[in-house]
This record gives sequence, C-alpha cells and structure tokens, in this order.
Amino acid sequence: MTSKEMLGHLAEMKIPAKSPSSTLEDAYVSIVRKKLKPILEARAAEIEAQKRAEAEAKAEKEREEAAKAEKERIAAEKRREKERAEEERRRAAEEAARKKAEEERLAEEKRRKEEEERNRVRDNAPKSIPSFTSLLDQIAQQEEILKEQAEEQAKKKEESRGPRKDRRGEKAGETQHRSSRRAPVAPEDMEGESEHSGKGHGKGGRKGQRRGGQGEDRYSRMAREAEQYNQVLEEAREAVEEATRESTGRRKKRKERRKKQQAEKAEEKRIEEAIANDQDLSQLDTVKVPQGSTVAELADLLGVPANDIIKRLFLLGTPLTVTESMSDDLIELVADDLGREIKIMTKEEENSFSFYDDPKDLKPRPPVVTVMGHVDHGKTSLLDAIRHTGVAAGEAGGITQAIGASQVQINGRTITFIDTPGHETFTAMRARGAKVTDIVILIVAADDGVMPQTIESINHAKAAEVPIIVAVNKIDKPGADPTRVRQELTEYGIIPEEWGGQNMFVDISAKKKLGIDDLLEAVLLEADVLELKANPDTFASGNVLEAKLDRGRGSVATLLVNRGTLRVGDAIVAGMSYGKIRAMIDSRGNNVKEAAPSTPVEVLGLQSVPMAGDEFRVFQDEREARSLADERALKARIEEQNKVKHVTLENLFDTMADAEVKELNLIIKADVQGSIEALQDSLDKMDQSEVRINTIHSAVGAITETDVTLADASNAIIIGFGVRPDSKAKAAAERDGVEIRTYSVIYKAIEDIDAARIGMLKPTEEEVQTATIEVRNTFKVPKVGIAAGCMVQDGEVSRDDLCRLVRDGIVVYEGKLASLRRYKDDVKSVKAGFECGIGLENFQDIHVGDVIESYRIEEVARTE
Ligand SMILES: Nc1nc2c(ncn2[C@@H]2O[C@H](COP(=O)(O)OP(=O)(O)OP(=O)(O)O)[C@@H](O)[C@H]2O)c(=O)[nH]1
Repeated sequence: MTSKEMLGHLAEMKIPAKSPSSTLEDAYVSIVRKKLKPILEARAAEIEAQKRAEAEAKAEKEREEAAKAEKERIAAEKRREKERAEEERRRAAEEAARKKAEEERLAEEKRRKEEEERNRVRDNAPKSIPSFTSLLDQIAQQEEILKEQAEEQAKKKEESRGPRKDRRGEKAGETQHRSSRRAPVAPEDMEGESEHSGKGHGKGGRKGQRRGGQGEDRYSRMAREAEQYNQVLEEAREAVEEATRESTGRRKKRKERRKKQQAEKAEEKRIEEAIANDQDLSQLDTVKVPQGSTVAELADLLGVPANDIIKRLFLLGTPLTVTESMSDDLIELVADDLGREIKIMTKEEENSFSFYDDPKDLKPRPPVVTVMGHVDHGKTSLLDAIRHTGVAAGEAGGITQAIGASQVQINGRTITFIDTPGHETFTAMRARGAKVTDIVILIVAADDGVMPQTIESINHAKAAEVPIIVAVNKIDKPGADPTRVRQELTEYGIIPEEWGGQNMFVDISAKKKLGIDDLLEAVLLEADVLELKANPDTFASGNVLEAKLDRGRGSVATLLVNRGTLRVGDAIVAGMSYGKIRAMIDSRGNNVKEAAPSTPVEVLGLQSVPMAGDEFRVFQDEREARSLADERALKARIEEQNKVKHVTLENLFDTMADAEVKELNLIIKADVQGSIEALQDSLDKMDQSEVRINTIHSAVGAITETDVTLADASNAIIIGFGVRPDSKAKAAAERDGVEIRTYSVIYKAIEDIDAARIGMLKPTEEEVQTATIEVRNTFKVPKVGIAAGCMVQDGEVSRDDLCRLVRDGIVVYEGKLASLRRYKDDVKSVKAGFECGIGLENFQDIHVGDVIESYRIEEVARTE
C-alpha cells in the first residue's frame, strides 16, 4: 500500500505518525500488523487474481499470435510452392521450346542440305553417282507411264462394267471372258513389260508375265508392278541420300586438306623464287627469337647494332643493358619498331626440328590415334576391347597411370593407339597426347552424356587441329541415350555427319564388344581423308611419349617415330639427352631392330632421361648428337639460374608490396614425368591467396647436390616423389639446412603441402635415419634366399630398424630387415666401418652397388 494509505490507517488507529519518514515504535508495529492483516490479505489476493488474469490474457494472446503466424507460414509456403511449380513449368516449357526449336533448326538444316545436295548431284554431278541419278530419272519416267496406263485401264474397266454384270454366272463364258478382256491391251502390255526387263527389273516383269499368263487381273497386276517400282524408287532414293550424306563430310575435309597443301606449296614457291632472285632470305623469313633472349642476342638475330635496340628500349621507357633478358612483349615491340617480322620461340618450339621431304619419297603411314574422354566413360575398356587384353579389370583405382602405346591390325592395315591417362590431374599429359596424334576418338558414355573432361578433351583436340571421331559408349546400358549425346555435342561444334556435320559417330559398347569394328573402320576412313604419309627412307625423328629412370635398365624412353626409320645403333638426341640406341622393344614386348613411321617403341641407351613431349632425331654422327645435347643442357642450366634470380627478385617485390603474401618455393624431383605433372596440377589448383607456391625447378631423376644448391639459393623445399637424395645431396642438405621431403604417394605430398600452407602441419612422427649401408656382394642363403654382403658406411644399423633399398637414387624397396648377421651369427646391431650380412623381408632382387638406408620412426611431442 502507498505511504499515504498507511498514514490514513495510522490516523484511524490513533497512532502518532506525521509523515512517511516518521519512526514507529515496535509495539505500534505489531498492532498495525494485526489490524491491517485482513486488508493486506484481501489486497494480496486481489493482486494475485489480477496477475493470474493478466497471465491468462497474455497466454491467450500468444496462442492467438502463434496460430496466426502458423497460418501465415502455411500460406507463404503454399505461395512459394505455387511459385516454384510455376517457375518449373515455365522453365520446362522454355527448355522444351528451345529443344524443339533446336531440333527443328537441325532438321530443317539437314533437310535443306540434303535437298541441296540431291539437286546438286542430280543437276551437276552425274559423274559422281551416275547409276543412282540415271536410275532415278528412268524410274520417274517409268512411274509416269505406269500411272497413265493404270488410269486408262481404270477408265476402260469402268466402261465395260455394264456388260460384265450381264455375263455374271455364265460358267462356260469364263475363259472366253478372260481372254477377251486381255486381247485388246496385249500389245501395249507386252511393250511395257519388255521395257521393264530392259531396265534391269526383268525379274518382276517376267513374274508379272507369268502370272498374267495364268490369268491375273490386269489392273491388279499393274498396281502390283507400280508398287514394286515404288519400292525400287524408294530404295534408290535412300541409296542416293546415303551416298551423298557420307561423302559430304569427308569431301569437305578433303577439300580443306587440299587447300592447306596448296598454301604450303605456295609458301615453298615463294621461297624458291626468293632464292632464284638472290633475295635476302633472312629479310623474307620471319626471324625466330628464343623466349627470354637478351638485348645482345636479339640484336644479333635481327642483324642490328645492340645500341640501336638499347636506344629504342630507352625511348619505350624500359632501359635495359645488353646482357639483360627481354620479355615477350618488349621483343615484339622492338621488332615492330624495326619493321621486322618475328616469332617468339618457346623452349619446346626451339628444340623442334623441321625437315623437308620430296613428295615422291612419301609413303602412306598408319594413323596415330588417341582415345580421350571423361573419367570412367570407358577409355581403358575400349583400348582393352581393341587389343583383347585384360587391362581394365586389374587396373588399380581405375586410373590409367602413364602414357603407353600399342598397335592393332584391322583389314590388313595398322592403327597406332596412344593410351592416355584419364584422371583430372593428368590433364597436362593428355594435352601432349593430342599433339602427337592424327585422330582423336572422343569417348562419351551414353548414360552419362557430356561431362567436364569431355569438353576439355574437345578443346585439346581442337587446339591441336586433330579430327574427332565420337565413340558413344555403353549403349548396352538401360539408360543409354545416344541421340542425347549427339544433341549435347552439337553445342561444342561436334556435329554428326548424318546431320550435315564433319564428325563420324559410332555407337559402341566397349564391355560387350559391340561396334568396335565399325569404330576402327571409321578411323581408317578418316585416315584415308587425311592422306597420312611420311618418308621412311631417312634418319628417324619423332616424339618422346614417356620417359623414366628404370632400375637396372637406366633411362627408358617410349618414342613415337613420325618420320624415317629408327634403328638399333642410331645416335639420337631427345631434348637435352643423347645416346646410342642399345635396344628397342615394340608395343608387344618384342625386341626389334627397326621402327618405321607411326611406330611406338621403347628405347634403351639414352644417357639421361628426356622429358615426355620432347622431340627426338637421329644424327649421323654421335659427336654431333652429343654436342647438341650438351649445348641445350648448358642453355637450360643458364636459363634455370636466371629464372631463380628472376623469381627471387619478383618474390621480393611481391612480399614488399603486399606483406600478407608469403612464398613457398619448391623443387620437385620424381621417377616419372607424369608424377611431376600430376603434382604440379594439384598445386596449381590450391588456394594460393595466403601462400604463393612456386615450383622453381622440376625434373625426373634422383635428388642431387645441384638441386640442394638451387634450393639453398632460392630458399626452397625439395619434394622427392619415388626418388631419394644421393649421399652428396644429403650431406649438402644437412650442411645448408635445406629440407628434403620424400613421398611414395602423390596425395600424401599434396596433403602435406596443403597443410603446411595454412600452418596446420603438425608432425607426430619423424623418421630418424640410423645408417647408410652399401651392398658389396650378394649370395644365396638356403631357405632365406638372396642376402647382401654389406659395409655400414655411417651410423649404426639395428636388427629392428626399418629400411629402404635405393638404386640410382630410385627407391626400389621399402620394408623391414629379415636378418642382420656378422659372420654366421645373428647380431643386434652393426656400427659404421664394419661388414655385415643383410636379408630383406620378402625381397630378393638385391644388386651390388645398391644402398640400404636404415631408419626408425620416432614420436614427436606435439607443441600444443
Ligand atoms: N555397361 C557398360 N559398362 C562399361 C562399358 N565400357 C566401360 N564400362 C564400365 O565403365 C567403368 C569404367 O571403365 P574404364 O574403361 O575403366 O573407364 P576409363 O575411362 O578408362 O576410366 P579412367 O581410366 O579412370 O579414366 C568400368 O566399370 C567398366 O566396366 C560398356 O560399354 N558398357
């Protein structure tokens, strides 16, 4: 109650209190409490009731609001659903309309083309398909005559209907009636028939005669004959259509090819004329300038004083000294300024050779084909079906791992296939596959349609100007829709010949081996159009498909010969490597002595590992080969050094410009080129907003001291994939504090780099090397197998250590020690400087000169 109320009650009770702040004696307080108790209780009850009512009202209101909200939600949901359905309906209608329009357009285009072609064939080109066109005309005439005869006969029949009715039932008159009906028309009839047989349809005519002789109604005979002619006409029409359809695409291609050849001839003529007129060829020709040329080099190539170029550069606002290298743009600007035509040559182009062959020396060569397509659309299965081997069934992870090649025979002709890998990370390798091929088979699964890598494959093939044959695969599957595949591909400019385009389509099932022969025949047809030729009687040249360092065999390269004949004993240069061919193995694993154009062979004898995609050529003189390779290697080294300097400077600038950006420099070494490219590809795809990843050097082969020096100079980490550092490299890395990380699984390397990039790499285990052991001889131990007689070179090896066997820098084995002995006794450990016998668990292939690295795994305490 308020103070005022209280003062009122106190006055009633005659208790002295003047103001709300007056003090009450304790005795008064208890009296007041007693007296006011009923009032206070009533008040409390009142308040309580009021509170309850308010709470109830509030609850009621809330309930109402909730119900309202729910109602609104349901209504909104309904509205949304309706809108969604409408949107869907609209989209479907639009899609259907678009599809219909597209179909109509294609059909119209097809019809128009066919019509044009038919008219053209009929009007102008009786030579190309004489039998069909003349047949068409003759049949049309025939049809006309028959129609007239039929009409005439019908008229006559109509006229004679009355009298015939009268004679109905006259049994005796039956024969006479027939002969009398036949008699008046006999001469025309015979004439018509003899003409039919004259046109090569004697069979039907004779049959008609025979039947006619037996008393067949003449009208029905004529109708039957007309029908027969209609059928022949229809067949003839179809044949004409088919012939024109098939020939259009290919004729178009042939025409294009001729045009190209003419252009080449014109160019040759131009050069010949220039020579005849004593013109300066260097002025006439485009000057080839290697990428990254220095000012002095460019001056030399263009035959102008270096000062002239420096002056121009200065005017362009880019002062450079004679020894500084120029960017592509600068080279082009300066050349333009000098009025000179130039072509900047990339390293690849620079290393390529060009040859001239007299057309009379050219002989047909087999087509080189690459199968491309989306992952799992059936590349391996197709190649497998073609070769009838069991590769796909046993293929680990379903990925074709490296480029190989094979040859198949069909109808007495050869086709060379290059196997391309299918996983997304191998894109770079695939691009190379397209460059060395004549024809691409684009495989598309009919149940899956066009997918990202299908488009990628189309782009690669188009970039390399290679014709595409489409193999629509998996047509045995229930959801297969080959027409949809055709439809989808039109969006990318791949249009079936039967729709007036340039691409052959073949429906196949690689699994059930359906349509494979048709596909191979299509390849041969396409090859005929391309008129593939090469001069086999000269020194060989071609491309490196794949190269690796093989344990025992050294550098092994798969080469594809595209000109000349490659022979055992030839001196060759491939990129930066050279050597004399020691042995050649063909695609079936046979040793061969020579390889003609379009033949893939594996060769042994190169001194180092070339890069896949490098061009190779045979030299008459081995010394010449060697000096070219050395020259190239030297140039590459200089470029690499320049590159490092360049990269570091650029890094420095970037880091200064944007302090947030950090750099991670990598040197990648691997056992095969494919691994480098796969790793590089994944690195390129990583988020590099925080840490920029630069691969400053990558190559196939063991990790060497040079790599460590490079890493030291450029503050890089060395990533080894399937390779190990040699002892000098190890020592140098320790001395310079360079990190070497080795992996045997590509994804683990990617994972680590990815984790390190975001500072999340927290090793829990660390490898601690315990000893390096050299294998000095090998011997057989009964029941154990091959054991190695070794010398421990440094550290101390223990019986429980893990180990790896390294040969020429390549990891050949990883596992456990099976035995460790000194003289005949098993021992726990052997120290540096002592000999010992070592057996490896489940591994016998130990060679003298191999190195065994022993190590143990130690736990590392986490820092957080
Ligand atoms: N039903 C059916 N299945 C097929 C056919 N061709 C291939 N397959 C299956 O499709 C899967 C993929 O085939 P692969 O030949 O490995 O495909 P790929 O394109 O070589 O795959 P990658 O090497 O991983 O790029 C396998 O399970 C095959 O059995 C076919 O014609 N019909």
